[in-house]
Amino acid sequence: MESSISQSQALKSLISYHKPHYHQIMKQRLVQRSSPKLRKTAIQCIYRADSKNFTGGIGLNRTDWQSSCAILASNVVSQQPETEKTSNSEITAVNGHQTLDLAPIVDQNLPKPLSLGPDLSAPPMHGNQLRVAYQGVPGAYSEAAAGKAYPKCEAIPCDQFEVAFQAVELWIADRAVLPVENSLGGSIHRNYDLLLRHRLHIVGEVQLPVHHCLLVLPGVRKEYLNRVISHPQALSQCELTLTKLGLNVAREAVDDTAGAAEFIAANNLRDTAAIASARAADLYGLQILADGIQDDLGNVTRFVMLAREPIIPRTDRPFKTSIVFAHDKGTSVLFKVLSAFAFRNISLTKIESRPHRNCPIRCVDDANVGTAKHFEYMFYIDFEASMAEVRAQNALAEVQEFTSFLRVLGSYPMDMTPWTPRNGDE
Ligand SMILES: O=C(O)C(=O)C[C@]1(C(=O)O)C=C[C@@H](O)C=C1
Repeated sequence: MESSISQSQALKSLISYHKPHYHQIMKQRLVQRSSPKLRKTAIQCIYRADSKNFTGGIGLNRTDWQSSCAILASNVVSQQPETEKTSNSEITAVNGHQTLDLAPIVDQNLPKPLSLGPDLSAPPMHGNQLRVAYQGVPGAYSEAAAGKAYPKCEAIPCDQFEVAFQAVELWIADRAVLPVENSLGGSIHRNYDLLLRHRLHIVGEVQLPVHHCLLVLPGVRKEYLNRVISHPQALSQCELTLTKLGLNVAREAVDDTAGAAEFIAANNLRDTAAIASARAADLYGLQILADGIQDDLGNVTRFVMLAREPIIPRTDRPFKTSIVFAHDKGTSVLFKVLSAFAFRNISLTKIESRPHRNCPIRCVDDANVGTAKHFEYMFYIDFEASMAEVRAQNALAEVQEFTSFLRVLGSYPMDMTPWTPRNGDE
């Protein structure tokens, strides 16, 4: 890959990008994942950055961060010659992180046997605990979704969805959790685009009941407020209730719900309320001014879990399959695709179209010759069948005939847990 920055600059950028408070683990992973020469640079950078509290030294922006990830990703699986290996003690001595364990680096380079573990997907690569990257800070609903999908996981906060994807691609995390749809707000479109841009596989889904609270600093009353801040989805999920509460004040969108709560606490804002979870209130020392402010009591967000490798589809429990396809000619393709499922009695649970004119996709023909193609729209479909079922395989074979581009995003167990209202929700 062509790039104007070197691998050691890439490391510097990555390390300084991560805030020390939430990203200690990520920094350690970067050290572990890089080659011995780069590792030395990483250690020096972490040491310098930690001691300067990340304010000085290495300037960087998102573009640097993106290129850094790409460069380091290409370095991730490279083999290390025996003679070049750096000892644990050297790292611990310079960096001061006693828990740094380099043993998994060696393991990660070896092929792993396929496994049918409890979640039917590949086991964690960093010891026993699965690391799950999510967008937001602790107390975000995405963190709760990670906990629901993988109860004993270590949830890793990331400040952008893009970072959560890259954390998995760089082997810093084992899974990423991504909200894709809400029962009130509808599809989270940007995340569909991300699924297409990255090469991760959907390995599971969870439906999370979302119970919003209005959070303020202790002692603040409704009359003091002139602003409500939250994630745009959360703001839209509570719009009617806020109006009913007489809060006709400014709404401001921020990156995540818990981040809004943290912002109020950190800046001692007595004129601002956040829409976030009760857990966020606990974590950031805020008071719940109103509880259950979502416009509908059955407010549920659907999250998908992403991994580097797909899982083995099965037929002994209900599975869902997600696909994306496009066609460059003709208008009847959607009708034909839908009929391929209808004829086989396969139910669709989702259909979504996204404009895609400006972004070409590389398609390969039978001879593996690739051409860039522009498609007007990409279509996303979820259907209720496993890729292990013959009817699903036949339906997809037919879809492939009608379309110029088809990708299976994943075939994964459906979340069948019935929704139980919280006390007082009825
Ligand atoms: O901000 C959060 O807490 C999130 O986890 C994100 C998110 C979303 O993107 O929809 C998740 C669930 C809720 O629907 C509101 C916000």
